[in-house]
Amino acid sequence: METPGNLFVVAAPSGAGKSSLVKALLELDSHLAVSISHTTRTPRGQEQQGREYVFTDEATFRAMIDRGEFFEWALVHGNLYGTSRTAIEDRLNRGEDVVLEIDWQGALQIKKIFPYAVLIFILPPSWNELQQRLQRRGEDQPDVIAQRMENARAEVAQARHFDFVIINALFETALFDLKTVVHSQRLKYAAQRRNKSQVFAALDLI
Ligand SMILES: Nc1ncnc2c1ncn2[C@@H]1O[C@H](COP(=O)(O)OP(=O)(O)OP(=O)(O)O)[C@@H](O)[C@H]1O
Ligand SMILES: Nc1nc2c(ncn2[C@@H]2O[C@H](COP(=O)(O)O)[C@@H](O)[C@H]2O)c(=O)[nH]1
Repeated sequence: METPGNLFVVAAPSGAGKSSLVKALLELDSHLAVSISHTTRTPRGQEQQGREYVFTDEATFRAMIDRGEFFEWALVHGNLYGTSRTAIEDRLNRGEDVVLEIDWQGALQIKKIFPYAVLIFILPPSWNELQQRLQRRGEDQPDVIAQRMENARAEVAQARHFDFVIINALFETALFDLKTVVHSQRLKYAAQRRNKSQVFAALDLI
């Protein structure tokens, strides 16, 4: 059987910059694919069905839960979000690397199913900067921003359960840190599997 691909999980409070960092990482790293989650949230301005998310209604989402179609799911800021099995299973089984951009509850569920998953938590440099990023993004109403800021306190407290914590102050520095984590973990797992060709391949990956 093919060796499974690496699984990276990136979590952060809303507005800390995880989507921006993961998007920039994907542009640099053709060996990595992002999983498209399901959500009951309504699409934001530029979001497209099947690109940022599979947007779905609550009845459909709950039916998927009942059929066991999610590896993980959670209620986040009042909406349901989940990683479907089809979003990552085939790719991992083909030995390819996948990154999940999900909240801390989902991250901990994933670690139970895939103990080799690497959990990365992104922190903003300050509460004030987090609020400003949410406001500057201009996608959410003030009440939604207030709820996300309130939830951020509890989310940040979960960072200690993660394998790596990256502070996203200067974007390029945080991107470098994220690249370094992904690169070093690939080497570590390839070495653990004593797969020489994967070690050499990993050296050329980023
Ligand atoms: N290092 C940074 N410095 C300044 N602004 C940043 C930085 N990183 C990201 N941003 C900006 O902050 C805003 C929030 O970023 P992003 O949408 O990536 O956050 P997120 O963590 O994915 O949020 P959500 O969970 O709500 O999707 C965006 O407008 C983004 O351009
Ligand atoms: N547990 C999961 N959390 C997820 C998933 N997809 C996204 N998320 C998280 O939800 C919040 C809000 O996202 P937004 O797009 O509405 O701003 C954020 O923390 C995401 O990481 C998922 O599949 N499972």
